[in-house]
Amino acid sequence: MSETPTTPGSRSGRTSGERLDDHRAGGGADGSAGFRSGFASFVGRPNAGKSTLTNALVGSKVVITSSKPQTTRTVVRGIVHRPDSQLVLVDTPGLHRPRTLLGERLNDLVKTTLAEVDVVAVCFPANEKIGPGDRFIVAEMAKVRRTTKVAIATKTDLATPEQIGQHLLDIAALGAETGIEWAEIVPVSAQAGDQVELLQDLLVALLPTGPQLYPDGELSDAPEEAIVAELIREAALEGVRDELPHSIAVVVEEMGLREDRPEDRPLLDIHASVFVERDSQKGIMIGHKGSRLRKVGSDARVQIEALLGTPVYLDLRVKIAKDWQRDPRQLRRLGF
Ligand SMILES: Nc1nc2c(ncn2[C@@H]2O[C@H](COP(=O)(O)OP(=O)(O)OP(=O)(O)O)[C@@H](O)[C@H]2O)c(=O)[nH]1
Repeated sequence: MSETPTTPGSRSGRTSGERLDDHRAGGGADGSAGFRSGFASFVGRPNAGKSTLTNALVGSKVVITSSKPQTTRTVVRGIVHRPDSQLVLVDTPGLHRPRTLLGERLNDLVKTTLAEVDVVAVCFPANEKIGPGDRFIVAEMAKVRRTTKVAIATKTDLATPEQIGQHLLDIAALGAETGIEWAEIVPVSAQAGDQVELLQDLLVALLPTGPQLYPDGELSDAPEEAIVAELIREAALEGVRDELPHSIAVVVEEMGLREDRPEDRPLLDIHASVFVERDSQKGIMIGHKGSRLRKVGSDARVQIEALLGTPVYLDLRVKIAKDWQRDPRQLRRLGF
């Protein structure tokens, strides 16, 4: 919204090219010694529970979650504020073997992020065995030497105590195999809220001493447009199958308070484009007589209104960006 500009640089004094730790100059938020601050990033195979865990730690819905794998594309930070510390969570896209140009860019982004954060935590869902996808990620992590590494067994509510025990042993063995020394191995359930607070304590303890990096109460430094686009994409993903989830990209074209409205009855106009790659996908997205698009619009609107606290008029257009995942020019246009 126009009256609350949100650019990462303006909030923290940091521009995207700088190292994340350049602004650490010792001392606490209020000059007190012992205050800790820093950045942590969750990695893990698609659907490992990274976004859900970020939300549970921050205590608010700041990144989208979805049952479709690989739906996280933008780096959105959630910020945990505590009297003794500030933990900034950098939510990365799932690290995976690149198959398209988009995949390669995402992996580059992930690797750069890993080298810049203080702690990288890899999520292994407790209800699934460790597999080749996990091994690939851990091998990539092992190359990033400086960063402290933590292992998290996620979704423990879906596993028996015996399974969890074996899972923790497997994680320890994988560390030994790859030469990674886990600073912690922590079982959690973000859904049930089990051990989330403990995880917060453990992550904070691994941060260096440093000043508060963001103002009190700020939960995320993603521009509002980016969060709104993610909420629309989340709604658009509902119920779609096969390769279509990966073909959807959302761009907010315009967002602003409507003029001539009484002060106590504001209305936020949002015009957004939903991009797909092919004509057939456009048909699916729109649905019979526009029914599906209307549902996507009203679902997204409810989420956006809840997030921003303002009534919203949402105008959605479906457009085709042919094979955008493989086209560098289109990728740039769509913000990748
Ligand atoms: N039962 C249970 N389900 C969970 C838990 N954490 C996440 N889930 C579910 O697992 C699915 C994937 O969770 P996400 O948080 O979106 O996973 P992600 O790792 O961010 O996924 P990508 O964006 O694909 O990388 C969703 O359906 C979540 O509701 C948990 O602690 N318990």
